[in-house]
Amino acid sequence: MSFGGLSALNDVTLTVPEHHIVGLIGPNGAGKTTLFNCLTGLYAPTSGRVLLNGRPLAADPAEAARRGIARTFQNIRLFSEMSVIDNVLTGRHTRIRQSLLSALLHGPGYRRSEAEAVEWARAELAFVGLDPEGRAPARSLAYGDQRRLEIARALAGDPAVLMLDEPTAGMNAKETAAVRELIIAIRERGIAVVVIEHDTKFIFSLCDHVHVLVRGQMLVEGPPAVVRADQRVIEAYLGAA
Ligand SMILES: Nc1ncnc2c1ncn2[C@@H]1O[C@H](COP(=O)(O)OP(=O)(O)OP(=O)(O)O)[C@@H](O)[C@H]1O
Repeated sequence: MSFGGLSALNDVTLTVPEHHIVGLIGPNGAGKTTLFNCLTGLYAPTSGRVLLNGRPLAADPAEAARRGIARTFQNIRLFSEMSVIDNVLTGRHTRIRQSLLSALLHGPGYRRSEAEAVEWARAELAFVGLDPEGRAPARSLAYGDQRRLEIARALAGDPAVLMLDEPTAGMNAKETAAVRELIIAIRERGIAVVVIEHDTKFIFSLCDHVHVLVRGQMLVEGPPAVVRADQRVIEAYLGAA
């Protein structure tokens, strides 16, 4: 992926096997978020391809969502004035197919699918540890709960792959531990997870596989124990000293 003359990602390959938790680490500006943007259809890579279950994925975030790629952002992006449950419903609606006529008329098919969507949204809120009724506006939630809400919204689209961009940023140790448990529970549902984090302890203790991106290139990848011990990672990522 190039931006004008800047090569933000160069010859990068990332594979996400089913049921895996894949970690992506690297110094500031390494290209981690750019890679997420390419994988979720937000950016069209300058060259190269994104495949999901072997089929190419177009550079279209709506298609990525429909095909089962969900994500959260580094900075919280909620509809802050909307209720908590309505935020989750926006995630669910990527999966609901209704004719415009049925929606306008509020016909029985529409009402049934809306009722199912609400049930699904409540279940996702409970799953991430929030009040399933979710009547309060999103902005009234504490910071850590807003991050959980973003995860609930992403899960509401019933994804095959969930991509989390710094899910524990700004959290204390207790909140971070809770997110760790949540990610493990998400994997147990059969969803593959890709997670960007600066907290290497978090990544090495959680992930099945870790990729280290440095200046737009994949420096090392492998199981946490191998990556952690790699001299190039220690030097490039943590500093030679
Ligand atoms: N839309 C864009 N236009 C121009 N340059 C961009 C754009 N998006 C990212 N870049 C550049 O690409 C490089 C990689 O940025 P990116 O945000 O992906 O890094 P990162 O590893 O996610 O960093 P951080 O850990 O600080 O979030 C940086 O040099 C950045 O300035």
